[in-house]
Amino acid sequence: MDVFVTPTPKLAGEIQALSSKNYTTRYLLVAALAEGTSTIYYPAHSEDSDAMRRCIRDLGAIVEEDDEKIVITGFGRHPKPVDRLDVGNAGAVLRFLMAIAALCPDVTFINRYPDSLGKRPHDDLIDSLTSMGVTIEHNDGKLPITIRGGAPRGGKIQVSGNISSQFLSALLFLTPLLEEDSEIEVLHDLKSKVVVGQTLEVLEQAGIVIHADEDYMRFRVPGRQRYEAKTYSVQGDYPGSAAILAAAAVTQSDVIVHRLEEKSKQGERAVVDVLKMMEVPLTHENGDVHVRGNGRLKAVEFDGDHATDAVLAMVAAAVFAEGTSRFYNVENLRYKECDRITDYLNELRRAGADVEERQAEIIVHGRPEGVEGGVEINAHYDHRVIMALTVVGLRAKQPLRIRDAHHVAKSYPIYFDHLKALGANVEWIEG
Ligand SMILES: O=C(O)C1=C[C@@H](OP(=O)(O)O)[C@@H](O)[C@H](O)C1
Ligand SMILES: C=C(OP(=O)(O)O)C(=O)O
Repeated sequence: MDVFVTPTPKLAGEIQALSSKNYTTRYLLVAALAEGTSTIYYPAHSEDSDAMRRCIRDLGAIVEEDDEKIVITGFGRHPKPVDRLDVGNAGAVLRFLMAIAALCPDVTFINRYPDSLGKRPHDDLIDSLTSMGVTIEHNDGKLPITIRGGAPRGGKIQVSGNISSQFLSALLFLTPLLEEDSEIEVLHDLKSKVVVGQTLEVLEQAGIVIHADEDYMRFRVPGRQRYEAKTYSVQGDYPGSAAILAAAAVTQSDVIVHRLEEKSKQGERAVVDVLKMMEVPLTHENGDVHVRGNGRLKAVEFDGDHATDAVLAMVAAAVFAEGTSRFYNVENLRYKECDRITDYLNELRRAGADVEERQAEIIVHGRPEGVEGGVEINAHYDHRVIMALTVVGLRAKQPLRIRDAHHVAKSYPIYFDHLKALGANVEWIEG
């Protein structure tokens, strides 16, 4: 399905932020790793969270749900042996479960998205798990991947943090269950460091003890721990909401997004500060972000690694700012659903934006007068490209047609419903 985005000068109304994808996948996992029955209130419903739900069920968790909660009876440290797992296009789900699959005799992760997740590298996690005594077959570090585990060893473990924090998070979920104590050392730089804070927060809630150095480069993990069955409540999602806030920022707007905790550990909450730096009129109080956009924005410089999943939305806002914006330290955007630097900027240019790429930077020469539009956009299987290009389309001179926009469902299936509720002129059309 494609989406047709017709320029819309005004947005107004209130929406509830959808639930956080990253917390939902983590709570589902720790509930599955516990031996009793856990309850997760307000879980996200998206392709990625569904992928985690499907896989933990395949691995032996009992999953029951109604409109507001999921109740999970876990398998503890004994997942059911399965032959294959289908994680869809979900990177975090794949990486976390590659570690947990080390407790299984023989699991193959299939390759259902050869042009997206199928292109992403997992070598760093493969190396760490191999050093722990796990045998892994893989396609040059990529899917399909077969894990022959059984009894992985703890002890001294090294993992590179250069490409993705998900490799480290994966090891943090696995190592508490091992016989030995572990010491995890992160090699090179640790990208998306803030997301590791979310992993540690959830592990602590699940009763797991981890001793982390302040810079998250070294961890001591006691072995033989048990995940406790608990009740969790999922907070609102900043990465998805970032696109809604960017849409409000580039239009004449009066938009409130509820359920965005000021004290959240999600790095993408920085979108609020970045929009403020861009002089977008907004307030953030009691979990409500209220944007009263006037269409005027100032350029900004920002270290995007603090808010990796909101960078594309911020860049879309910067397309209409006065002056040149720079988003730096964003090289690992190249290893996501698509190359979020080259592929994304190609689509922005096609829409009429003036953008430049460096290996680890996105530079945007703002066009407050608007961009031309009137073209078709390739979604590159990437929900965040779809959301960000929609923001651009709202302020283009001619409509944009976004091909295969249904991939937005990876994280935010109701994105276009939310935009429509705010008055945006967006329509699904057969592709
Ligand atoms: O741990 C997680 O749930 C995630 C970590 C981040 O990835 P990287 O660590 O690869 O940057 C983020 O982009 C992704 O959406 C979710
Ligand atoms: C990169 C993302 O997710 P993942 O790495 O889990 O596929 C994302 O949600 O933007």
